[in-house]
This record gives sequence, structure tokens and C-alpha cells, in this order.
Amino acid sequence: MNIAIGNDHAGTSYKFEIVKYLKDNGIEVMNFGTDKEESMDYPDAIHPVAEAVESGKADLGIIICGSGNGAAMTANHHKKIRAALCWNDELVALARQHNDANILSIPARFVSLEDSIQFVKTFLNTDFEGGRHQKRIDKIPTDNC
Ligand SMILES: O=C(CO)[C@H](O)[C@H](O)[C@H](O)COP(=O)(O)O
Repeated sequence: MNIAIGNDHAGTSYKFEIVKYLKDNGIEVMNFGTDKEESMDYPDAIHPVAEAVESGKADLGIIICGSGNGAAMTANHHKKIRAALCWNDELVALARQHNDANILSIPARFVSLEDSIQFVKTFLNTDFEGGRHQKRIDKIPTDNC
């Protein structure tokens, strides 16, 4: 499995721990985020994650900023991206099961590091249920309206 990850300055410390968790579990990581704590603009780190997932170079993406909102908004501008902002584990599971989310957005300033690692585990180990949910996902792109 290959994961694209991106973060702004608010997500740097969590990114390092998440990357460690992923690599310790034999998962390849493409790091598009900043490795510094200096202020930077989250779209510069998030668009490359979305492009990697869209192109199939990455299987899934993980994006991290302070609130998770700017990162999710940026990623969701990409046609094939369904980025889910999640702050508890049940939301992560539902994002996979019902929404086939292909990017997880973590709000680093509002969840613990321990919880964020659990979110990653759930995100990578939960399958899309398909069925009625596929029909709904197919209606999300505006070119299908
Ligand atoms: O979602 C965000 C922006 O919508 C992120 O939380 C950013 O990390 C946040 O805006 C950064 O704020 P800062 O005051 O510039 O550190």
C-alpha cells in the first residue's frame, strides 16, 4: 500500500508520528507536507496529495492541518477526491464504509496524537460497503447534475 501525506505547520509533529506508524507497518509513504513548524499555506501541501491519489500514484491520502477544514476544502476541489474531515473514530469508519473517502483530513489542533493514529488505522482497515452508497457517491460530481 502507498499513502500520500500532506500537512501545514499545524500538522508537522503529528505527520512525523503518523509516518512512523505507517512505515513501521510496511506502508510506503509519499510526503508532500512541510517538515518544519514555520508558517506555510496548506494548499501548497494538499494539492500534491490530491493529485497523487487522483492519478493512482497513491492508494489513499492523509492530510493534516489545524482544523482540518482548509485541507479538506482544498482536496475536495479535485474531481476524484472524497476527503473526509474526521474528529472521532466512528466518523472515520463511516467515511470509508458509506462515502468511500479516499483522503482522511485530521484536525491536529482538536484531536490527540493517540486518537489521530487510531484514525489512520481505522481509515486503512475499513472497506467501502458499496450498494446504495455507490449510487449516492456517483451523484456527487457536479457534472452529473
Ligand atoms: O484549516 C486550516 C485553515 O483553514 C488550518 O487549521 C490551518 O492550519 C490554520 O489556519 C493555521 O493557522 P495559523 O494561525 O496560521 O497557524
